Amino acid sequence: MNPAGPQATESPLTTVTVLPDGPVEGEIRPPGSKSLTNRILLAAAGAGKKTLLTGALRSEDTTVMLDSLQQIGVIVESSDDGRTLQIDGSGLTPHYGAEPLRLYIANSGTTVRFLTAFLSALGGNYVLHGVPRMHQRPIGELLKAINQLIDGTVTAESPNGCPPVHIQSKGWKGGTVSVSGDVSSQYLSGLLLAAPLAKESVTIVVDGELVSKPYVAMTCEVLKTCGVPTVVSDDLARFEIPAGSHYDFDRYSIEPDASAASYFWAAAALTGGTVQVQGLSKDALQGDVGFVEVLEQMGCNVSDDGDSISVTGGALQGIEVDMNAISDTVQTLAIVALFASGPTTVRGVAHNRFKETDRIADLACELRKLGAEVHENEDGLIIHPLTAQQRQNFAGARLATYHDHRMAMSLALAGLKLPGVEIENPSCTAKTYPEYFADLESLIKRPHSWRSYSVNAGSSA
Ligand SMILES: O=C(O)C1=C[C@@H](OP(=O)(O)O)[C@@H](O)[C@H](O)C1
Ligand SMILES: C=C(OP(=O)(O)O)C(=O)O
Repeated sequence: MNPAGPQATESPLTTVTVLPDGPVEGEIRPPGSKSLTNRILLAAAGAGKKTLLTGALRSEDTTVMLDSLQQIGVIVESSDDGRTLQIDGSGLTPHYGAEPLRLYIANSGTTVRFLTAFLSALGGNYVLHGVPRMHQRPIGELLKAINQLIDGTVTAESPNGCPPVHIQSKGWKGGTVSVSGDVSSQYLSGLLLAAPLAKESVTIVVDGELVSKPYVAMTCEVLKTCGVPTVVSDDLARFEIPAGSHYDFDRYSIEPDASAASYFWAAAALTGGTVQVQGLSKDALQGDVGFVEVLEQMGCNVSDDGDSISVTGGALQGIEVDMNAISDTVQTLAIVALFASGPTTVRGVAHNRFKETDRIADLACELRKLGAEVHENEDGLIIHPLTAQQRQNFAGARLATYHDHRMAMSLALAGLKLPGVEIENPSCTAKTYPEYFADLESLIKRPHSWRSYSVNAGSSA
């Protein structure tokens, strides 16, 4: 163990081109779940003692969470690969300085929403700020909810109701609060994760529709496993965290990231190969394992042996699918849809417009650069597959990634089918998966293959 953990490695790549190379075959274990890592880090900070986390994700999104916690007294020791962390929450200390403590949260939605709730419940003065896109991502409804519970105030710096966020708090009193969940489930998860720090019991009622439900179920499971008794209604509309609750656990083993796994399953689907993703089953805490059911509906073969899920590609047909619960996999599906027979309609993902980028409009724009006919709806897209002639005449395309890791990871898969798909700024995968291209290459590179990716160091991304 060492206190610093792994050093961030600067990728020299400005573009990457994945080249067609026949069926993708092999086994892979993606890094730890971003969603679980950031939840467990908060729980460990709140536990007030030493806890051991294994299988953690070390990436930009978890580093900004870790760095923030360290600035309020949490001590972190890391294995060299960053995947085993010892977290000592005994030094957790609210910051009550004359000047607020400024915490940088990059473009991590989980970090800004969970920390805003957690720090306001802990007490102190803070400013949470990030990259320009983070300052366009909504948080106003969470602030409104926190202001019903807090002894103090939380405010957005600008009238758009987005970060930077200012917190001035003497902690949460507790009580009953309503929160809207139609833009992001992270508001509700943030309130739930912070509730054990409140002086009195906290009751949370969801106002209207709730998107991304499996993430809320995940939060409830984390609370339970980490010692916090929570009463949850079956429809995930009402939650009660009793007074006197506190985090209490010794160790936690984090599942591999299921959203990251979607790219490897899609690689098998696209190429007619078989990819086994280790460490996940359909019983995983992450709803995104449900992506394999979407692939199954399209014609793939899926098998779950309890500790791994394998996908084998077959003849792909287009489908109609509501992806509200698994919205981080829409971009992955979009690439598969280009090579199916018949159009694919994705519905229920209006919330995808508020993520790292507008994942409906910007996705449609990049798919069109590949030649696809795409119809954009308010809450999704209709994607028409490429015709045989379009594929034959394809002369290459350079695709933008909008600083969105999932844009880079998914669009690159088109290169498995079409020669000359260039991906700009591939190092944006560092948000959740710094080693993505190396891992993808390990699956597609076979002894007699030609290059699986090329580096154009001189181009401007
Ligand atoms: O709670 C979480 O860990 C997450 C919830 C989802 O966000 P929304 O609830 O905003 O859809 C998801 O897109 C994000 O990557 C992680
Ligand atoms: C939407 C995502 O992240 P976040 O909201 O946590 O920034 C994501 O990882 O796809």
